[in-house]
Amino acid sequence: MCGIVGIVGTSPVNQALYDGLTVLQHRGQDAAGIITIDNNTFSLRKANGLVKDVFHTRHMKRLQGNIGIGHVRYPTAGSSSSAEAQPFYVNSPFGISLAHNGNLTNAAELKERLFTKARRHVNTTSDSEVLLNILAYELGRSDKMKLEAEDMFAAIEAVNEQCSGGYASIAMIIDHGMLAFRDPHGIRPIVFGKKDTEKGTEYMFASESVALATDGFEFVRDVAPGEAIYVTEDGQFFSKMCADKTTLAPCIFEFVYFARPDSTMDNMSVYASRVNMGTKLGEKIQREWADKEIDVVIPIPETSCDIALEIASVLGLPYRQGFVKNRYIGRTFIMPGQEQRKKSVRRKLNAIDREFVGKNVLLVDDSIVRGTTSAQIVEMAREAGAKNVYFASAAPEVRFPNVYGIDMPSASELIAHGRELEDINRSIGSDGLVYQSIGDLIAAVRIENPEISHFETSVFDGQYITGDVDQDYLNRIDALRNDSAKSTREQAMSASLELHNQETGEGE
Ligand SMILES: O=P(O)(O)OC[C@H]1O[C@H](OP(=O)(O)OP(=O)(O)O)[C@H](O)[C@@H]1O
Ligand SMILES: NC(=O)CC[C@H](N)C(=O)O
Ligand SMILES: [Mg+2]
Repeated sequence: MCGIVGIVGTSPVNQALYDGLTVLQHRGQDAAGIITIDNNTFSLRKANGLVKDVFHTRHMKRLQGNIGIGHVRYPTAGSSSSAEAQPFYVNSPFGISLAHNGNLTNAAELKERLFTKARRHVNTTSDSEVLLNILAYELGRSDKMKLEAEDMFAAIEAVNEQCSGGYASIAMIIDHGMLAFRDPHGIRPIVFGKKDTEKGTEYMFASESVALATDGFEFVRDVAPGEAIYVTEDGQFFSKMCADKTTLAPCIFEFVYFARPDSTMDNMSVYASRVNMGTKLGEKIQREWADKEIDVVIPIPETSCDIALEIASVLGLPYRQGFVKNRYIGRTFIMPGQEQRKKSVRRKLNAIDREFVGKNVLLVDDSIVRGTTSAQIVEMAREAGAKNVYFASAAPEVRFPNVYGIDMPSASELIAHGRELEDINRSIGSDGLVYQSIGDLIAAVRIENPEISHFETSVFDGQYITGDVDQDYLNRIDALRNDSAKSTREQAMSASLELHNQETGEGE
């Protein structure tokens, strides 16, 4: 679930891109990159690491220009090599760079087609570089020296016809401008805003509205599914629907976990949807656990806090922050390997004994995915002296892999896969476990925008909206990307050489 930003400004955009990326850091902690255009030349800095570590003053000084894009990465395809950090760049036609959030489900076929039909070689295993090359190929079909908005939109129509999966993307074309587009199901989020300045109107695109707010841009709206928006270097704005069939089916996991609570996506406040999840789950606990004595409600920081507070209020129980979060440890779920994730839970959360000693505690999390957090937290609650430890998850059982931009490729790594409630309860070691129902989760988010008829909910129900995901595909992805396959590949890669067009290398 990467984070993307793009600004067409009237003055240098480097600092605003940096600031935008820092508030999208929760979407990707592995790599960061910014590319700007000045005097028809790209300047790129990208590397593995957090935003604050990747960009030093010397990089910022060189990222000159009034137009640029940025990316924070959480890999869902390929490897975590810095060669696959984004934005990517191709030199023809014109020079194009691209930042992508999502995951293509047909990247392998597209890569093959690019080679056989267009003699275009993609040197990494990144699906985003494939997306860029498809776009480049389509833009290159015109022999005009200056493309018009219509040419941009024709290229995106062709991209939408060929690409399958989730993609919210921002591209920049030398001597032209910025092109933002969203897949025809609107699986991944992207919004845009504007700012009026003395020199003209500036535009900003971002994965989440919080980035617009941080940079002082007025929120305009979400990019629609299948829509493309083209803003020329001098600030002319064009938009067009570039797909025949579109359905807005945003990923519901954005609301459960990924997005920041202060963001609004597809006219739904993430914060309000989480409060609603708390109301629904609190009511379910009231119905089903009338016989259980609960003394206190304790969230598992950070994402579940708003949900737990509401559950406490529905149940009329005290809410206590019984776990202290180490603010210097990031999100554990998006860390690359299971070993690191496991170690990080203990480093990240620590119990305050007095909130647990002799009490029946209800621990609340937004979701249980691999069970890394819940199993350890239940153990910590017991070590801290809890009498009974009950557990509530604001999302239903996560039973199926995700192929649209969340790195959950392997069903067997999901604690609820093929298991029923009691079995999961035993396995995380709690004295009682309750999950939100899928109906209640959808209702909780939909309250915020009743016009949405569909959400992308594959991790809960195994229904893949793009229609091209069958068991064979899932088996292939599992073999390629399960934790052990990834770690073997990463070890092999650590000793290999990289070939990429990054301008500055290690130690720069
Ligand atoms: O069952 P698991 O595989 O452990 O995944 C689920 C957990 O991971 C996430 O927390 P994370 O630490 O990533 O971030 P947060 O601080 O935003 O809650 C999520 O909020 C759950 O706590
Ligand atoms: N999380 C994402 O959006 C990932 C984007 C892209 N698939 C990558 O792996 O770099
Ligand atoms: Mg969490």
